[in-house]
Amino acid sequence: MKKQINVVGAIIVKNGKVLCAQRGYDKSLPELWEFPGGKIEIGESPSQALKREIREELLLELANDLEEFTFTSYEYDFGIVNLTTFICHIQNGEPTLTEHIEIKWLNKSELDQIEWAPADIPTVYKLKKTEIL
Ligand SMILES: Nc1nc2c([nH]c(=O)n2[C@H]2C[C@H](O)[C@@H](COP(=O)(O)OP(=O)(O)OP(=O)(O)O)O2)c(=O)[nH]1
Repeated sequence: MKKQINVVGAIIVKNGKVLCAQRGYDKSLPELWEFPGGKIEIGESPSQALKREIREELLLELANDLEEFTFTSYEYDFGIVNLTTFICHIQNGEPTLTEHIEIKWLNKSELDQIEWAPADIPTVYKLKKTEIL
């Protein structure tokens, strides 16, 4: 049985663009692009986990209006990632890199310009069709 990894990802929206983040060189899925976030810890709700991760990774405070957008499961060689994404907005701060290589703000038509983590492909597809962007 493969390890189940429960992950939350933030689709941070501002001015019709989404914040996309490039994973580090020394991480799993190195250099691929993702929705920033990470693993849910024991005792945390998904939204608590997401707010903590975004505070730690990007030094940003998310507003409380998190809205679930997608749930997907993807089997990697290292385990099964169960990824829940949320549409989010920034309450406070400017994105600051602490572990990602780079961030980009992309609009719908630009989302295909970067190489996404495989688990994110269905969410990117749905984003391209959504009215919220
Ligand atoms: N945060 C995030 N993780 C994603 C996305 N898509 C995707 O496959 N993942 C994977 C990458 C990781 O294996 C896992 C998230 O864990 P993490 O971000 O806390 O992991 P990590 O890089 O700190 O540590 P590690 O996996 O290298 O041990 O989910 C995504 O959009 N956002």
